[in-house]
Order: sequence, then structure tokens, then C-alpha cells
Amino acid sequence: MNDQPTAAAVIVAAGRGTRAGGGLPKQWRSLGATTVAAHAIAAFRHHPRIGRVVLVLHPDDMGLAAGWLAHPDMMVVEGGATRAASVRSGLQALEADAPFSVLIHDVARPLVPRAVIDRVIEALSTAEGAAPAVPVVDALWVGTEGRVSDTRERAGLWRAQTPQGFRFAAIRDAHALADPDAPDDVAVARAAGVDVSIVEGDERNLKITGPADFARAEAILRAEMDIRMGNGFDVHAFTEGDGVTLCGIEVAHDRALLGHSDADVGMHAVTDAIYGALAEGDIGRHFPPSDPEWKGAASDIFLRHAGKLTQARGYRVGNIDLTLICEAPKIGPHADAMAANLADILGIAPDRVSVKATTSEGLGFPGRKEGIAAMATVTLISE
Ligand SMILES: Nc1ccn([C@@H]2O[C@H](COP(=O)(O)OP(=O)(O)OP(=O)(O)O)[C@@H](O)[C@H]2O)c(=O)n1
Ligand SMILES: C[C@](O)(CO)[C@H](O)COP(=O)(O)O
Repeated sequence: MNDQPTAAAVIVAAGRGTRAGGGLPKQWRSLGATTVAAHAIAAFRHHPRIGRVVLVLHPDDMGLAAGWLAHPDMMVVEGGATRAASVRSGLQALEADAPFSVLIHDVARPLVPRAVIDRVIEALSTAEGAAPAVPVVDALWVGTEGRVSDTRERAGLWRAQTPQGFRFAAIRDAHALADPDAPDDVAVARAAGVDVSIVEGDERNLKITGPADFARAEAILRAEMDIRMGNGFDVHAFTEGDGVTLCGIEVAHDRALLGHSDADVGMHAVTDAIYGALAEGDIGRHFPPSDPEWKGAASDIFLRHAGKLTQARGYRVGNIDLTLICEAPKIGPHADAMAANLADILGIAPDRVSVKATTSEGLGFPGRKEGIAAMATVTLISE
């Protein structure tokens, strides 16, 4: 499959989640380490074939949009009184620079697997509309006053999921004429004569609707959780100078560190640990020392790249443990600032980063004050 972005996504999140209860609209409630909304958004933002994401929020929630607006690939717009009105608002936001196709997704389906998104996008290369569904497997009854009054044939029946995908112009025109109470975009498209293909859905793509769905979603998340560990080790020798840069913090010293970049041995070890956890080689693979572009480069460039790669692969940094090995300079007074800087670069909480130091008791090259060594361990957790 070609990995070029071909589609935009509209995530409708303007509902109030009344059936879920809980005092807070369901999209803002926590799920795993983050919120329902953050899971749904990440599934699309990190998909290589989705170029832009429009998030449709309730007018009362627009104050929550600031974090999302910081991302150039995201737009946030106000929704309407019904799901269809919210979708229309999302589609309007894309009008000025219309994509080839658009995937419309409920924020209430936070665990949509990447393969479901792939199948919808793939089907849209030949179909005008495509949406995931799972076949009905249970017998179907009609109930009247607590008793079974009739049965229905289940063959040919499907349970509809999202994202529902369409060629942009087709769904924009269909929504312009839509019944405001249409249950979903497939109904809107069909009413306008758009043909919609069914692609294979997934039971994990549940819609959080009632209070019990949170526990189901947490269980799915736990079963899916993938934790990766990586380690990084680096050494830089001392040279003439009056200070060193460690984890991005300038520390006065009677020596400097020698290296092709800024020789930030601590940041290099952390960066290599992240690349290691992703099985992505090391800094040298991504930023060859033979390339003059990286001569004297600030090492946060490398760490930011590793952080972006982590996100793109669907992980977040769980924690970092870094040990610097040197006789001098003294690390203790700077350790908190170093940890805070690493956390800031990676966009994680400072209490997920530990920076500590040890001497080598006068032994070996650190003991002879010939240089500094650093070793780091990181965990990456699937989102
Ligand atoms: N005016 C509306 C109503 C719904 N939605 C979105 O449409 C999706 C499906 O709706 P549903 O699961 O019914 O969510 P809520 O309307 O929030 O739930 P409830 O009906 O329990 O209040 C959700 O992502 C919801 O945020 C929307 O964007 N705008
Ligand atoms: C669009 C949808 O997710 C398809 O299953 C669903 O219809 C939306 O939720 P609602 O509960 O019907 O509003």
C-alpha cells in the first residue's frame, strides 16, 4: 500500500455523552493513561495516510482545544445540535483545501485499530463510499412487554462502525441535503445515491455508549498494551574548554567534551535508548557523523526526532532512567534541570524522567577524568 496521505479525517466529538453518565462528557474521561478523545485523535494523526484531522467540539468545550491547535495538521471547529450537523461543520472546515477522500469517525470509538482505517482507505481507491461493520451473529428477537413476540432473520445484517469514508465531494454534497437526524454518514450518503462498500470491522472498535463500556475499553487496552524497552550507552572524551552540555543544560567545568555534534553524552544515550526500543538503530543511522550538517549540532534535534518517531509508531515514552558516569563536574545540582529539559523535549511529565550520576571510584577512563560515559534505559508504551 502506498503510504502518501490521501485522506483527511473528521472526528465528531460534540456530543454530551448523556448515556455514559459520569459527570463529564465521555470523550474527556480517562481511558488508560490518557482520555477517550486523545486515543481517537492519535489513531488518525499517527496514520501515515491521513494528512489532516478536523476535531469537531461542542461550543462549551472549545476552551479544551488549545493543545490540539498547536499541531499544524489539526483544525478544531464547533459542532451542531445533532451528529449530522457536527459532521457538516467538520466537512466545511476542509472545503477550502478539499482532500480526495474523508474518513468520518466517532470520538466515542477510541480504540479503532489501524487495520480498520487501512481497509476503509484502501476501499476508497475504487469505491465512492466504504465503511466498516461486523456481521450480526446472535439470533434476533422482537420483544414485547418482556416476552419474545417474534424473531428476525439475521443473515445479511451488519453492525455499523466508523470511520465511514467517502470521496470528499460526494459526502459534502450528500450532507448539504441530509436529514438532520440521520443516524450515520452511510445513511446520508445512501439517501443521496452514493454506493457504499462494507469493509471488515473489528470488535475492538466498540462505541463507548453506556457506563459499562469504559470497563470493556480498559480491558481491550490492557490486552493490546505493548511495552518496549531500550538501552543506550555513549562516551565522549574531554578536550580543552570551559564547560559541558549535558541533557541540554550548560554546566561550567574546566574541560569541554569532544564530539561531532555538541557532544551531549546524556542526551545521546537517551536518544539511542529510544531508537533501540523502536528497533531503529542509533543516532548514527539517522544523523550520520560523516554529514557536515550535524557538525556542532544541538543534540535536542536528535531527541526530538526520536520522540516524533515514537509517536508516529503509536507509542509514548513511559519513563527514562539515565546515569551519567564521571568524577566531575558534579551532576547532582543540575540533575533536576536536566530531567525537566528531557521531559520538555519529549512532551512528557518531569516525574517520568530520572537523571542520576555516579563516579567509577577512580577506575578506568572516567576515573582518570578522561571523559564522561552515560547509560540510559527507556520504556515505550503503545497508545
Ligand atoms: N450533536 C452531536 C451529537 C453527537 N456527536 C458525536 O457523534 C458520535 C456518536 O454519538 P453518541 O455515541 O450518541 O455520543 P453522544 O451524543 O455524546 O452520546 P449520548 O447520545 O449518550 O448523549 C459521538 O462521537 C458524539 O460526540 C456530535 O459530534 N455532535
Ligand atoms: C455512527 C455510528 O457509530 C454507527 O454505529 C452510530 O450510529 C453513532 O452513534 P449513535 O448512538 O447512533 O448516535
